[in-house]
Amino acid sequence: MKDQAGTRPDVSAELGALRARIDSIDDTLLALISERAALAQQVGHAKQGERIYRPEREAQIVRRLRESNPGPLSGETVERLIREIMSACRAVEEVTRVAYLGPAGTFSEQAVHKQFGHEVDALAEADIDACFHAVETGRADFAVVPVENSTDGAVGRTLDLVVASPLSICGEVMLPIHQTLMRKHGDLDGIRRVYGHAQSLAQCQHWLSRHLPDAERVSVVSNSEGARRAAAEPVAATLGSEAAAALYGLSVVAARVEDEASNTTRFLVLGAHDAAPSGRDKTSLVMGAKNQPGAVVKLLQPLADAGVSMSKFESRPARSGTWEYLFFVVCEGHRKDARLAAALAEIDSRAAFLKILGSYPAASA
Ligand SMILES: O=C(O)C(=O)C[C@]1(C(=O)O)C=C[C@@H](O)C=C1
Repeated sequence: MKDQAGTRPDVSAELGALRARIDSIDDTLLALISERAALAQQVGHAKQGERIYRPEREAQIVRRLRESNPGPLSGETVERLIREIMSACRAVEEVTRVAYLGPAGTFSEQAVHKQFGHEVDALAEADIDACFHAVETGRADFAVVPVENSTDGAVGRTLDLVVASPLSICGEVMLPIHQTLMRKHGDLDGIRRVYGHAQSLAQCQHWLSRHLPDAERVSVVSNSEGARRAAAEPVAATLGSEAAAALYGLSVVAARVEDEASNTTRFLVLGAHDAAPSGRDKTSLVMGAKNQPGAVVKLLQPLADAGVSMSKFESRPARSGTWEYLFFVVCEGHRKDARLAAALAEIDSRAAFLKILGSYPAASA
């Protein structure tokens, strides 16, 4: 015999018992989360006007819980949950305002929520320059901007701005990027135009050549702008995040159309200060070499001598118009670590120009 919901009585008794235990756990969870929020509020008062957002403390909490995670939830899920709880606790202290490359529905917006959770004022800006400007003028507390993609390389505008800006890097966010092809109605048939941000188009070029060889590719300022246009043009489709499909009333034609399955974008979090040491940090710097043979090697030698690993080395024109270059380096460690501090002092004495862009917690793998 089955009950009204079509469940056998013994199954429904077992379900009822399990759900009663889940209810009781939810009560305990809510009581504990409320207690945690009240403690965060006290921490906020104890800080007496000091900065509320502490990226190093949040990174330590995330790492500790990922390490002690008993399962069955994945490490990523545990991180997402605890970051959301910290977001809510932080908001009882003060709501954090975060500028990002808008409009809504961009991967940058996803990066904001991955780092800061959803209890933030996420401010959509027109371009990367405006994100920097928002923090520099005090309209936002932080900016989240893309700096490099694993398929398509560096975001030059971010690198240029970070050299001149008084802001410091206080965090990094690694976001797996899955591109979705979407349009108003229909499948691949009849698509004559594909919109997308230049980076998105570049990340999907082989897929597009294979599946839509005759469609025109049109680069737009953001994937959300592409979604807005595709919503109005029956023969057009756009690349972008799956979130944009729901936001702009489009249907998904094909998911995960990026050429590299591990396609990831690294974002920087910029604020008025960098972060205190968290135990597993990175330091970003930019330097200019004197125009002499072997100058770049001499600049990097102190890092090698100190046994400091470098995770990134990127050169970029110094924009002086004279074939001079700036070298961007990301190395392991915090600028306050004795070994790295000594190496940086040595580089400073050798370089034509050195700027430490900030030390910050390394993102989880
Ligand atoms: O420990 C602090 O300084 C807090 O404000 C608490 C807390 C948290 O929820 O754990 C919240 C915000 C900070 O960014 C770091 C941690």
